Amino acid sequence: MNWIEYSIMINKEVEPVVTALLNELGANGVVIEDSNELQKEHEDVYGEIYELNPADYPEHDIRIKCYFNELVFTEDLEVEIKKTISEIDSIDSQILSFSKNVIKESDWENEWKNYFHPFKASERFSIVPSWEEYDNEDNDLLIELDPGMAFGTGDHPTTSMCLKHIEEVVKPEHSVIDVGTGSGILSIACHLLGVKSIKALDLDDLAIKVAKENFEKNNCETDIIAETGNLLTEETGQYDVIIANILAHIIDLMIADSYERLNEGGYFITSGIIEEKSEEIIDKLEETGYTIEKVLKEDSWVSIRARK
Ligand SMILES: C[S@@+](CC[C@H](N)C(=O)[O-])C[C@H]1O[C@@H](n2cnc3c(N)ncnc32)[C@H](O)[C@@H]1O
Repeated sequence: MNWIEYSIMINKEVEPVVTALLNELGANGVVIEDSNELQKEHEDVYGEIYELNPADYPEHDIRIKCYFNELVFTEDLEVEIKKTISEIDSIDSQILSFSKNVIKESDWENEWKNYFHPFKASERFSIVPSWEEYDNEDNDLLIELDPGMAFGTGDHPTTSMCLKHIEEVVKPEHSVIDVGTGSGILSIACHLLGVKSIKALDLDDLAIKVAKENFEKNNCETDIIAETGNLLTEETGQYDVIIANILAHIIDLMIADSYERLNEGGYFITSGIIEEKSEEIIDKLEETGYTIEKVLKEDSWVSIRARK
């Protein structure tokens, strides 16, 4: 099976909205190529400077590449993507453009390797692609990953903000459910902190397959239950920590269930919320009974830690 790589040139301000829309429209992976990245110095976690290939970045503004299974990417879907994105309020129509490319399944793994290097994602966690050698001088907790077609390499702010909450509050005796696990990165982080009871859920079969492969790489496949599931609708267990890095309107749907499924004093760690929606989510969390413990913001994305 092949993949359609759909590239969209946009102005920087609309990146979170466009990413959210593409996820909603069923993109299986989104890569953000920011022309500003080429101006920065890139250092990996053991101090080596690595070069980015200018050919991988646009000369100006932002290029978003998103990936769809070729069977899903119909003409109607393409029309819908174009229409939805061109109707965004602050989109710059002078910059907006679309292009399409077919990627053979066999080339996919190499595509990722161009983008993915070891890096420190938070105070305690470093992410190491499974094909890279790594010398862990800082004694970080290492998450070994091969993201494949699932979201969650740790370099997206929505994921790294979750890692920051996790390292601050998660304790070995907690029971954790990771809703929308994607690559499994957040469940692996909890395992590295000594958590014994972890359940990882995703709506997408492919994400569960990738998550299971990543659990094996991190030697925790027997300690984490990984299954498909839709939010907390089928859940009957009680948890100390519920994590969900999805999108504001989907998180909204699980606020009441999360409160019910949490033990007293438990944490609801949410992310994937664009700034414009954060007040709405905070209000709803408070109305449900939660106390807002910490709010992190990065690149117009918001991550909220609420406590029961
Ligand atoms: C932004 S990714 C997060 C991946 C990873 N947890 C991270 O933090 O990097 C969101 C994930 O939520 C999953 N998802 C979306 N809607 C869902 C739902 N209703 N129930 C369960 N998972 C869902 C998607 O398939 C995707 O893997």
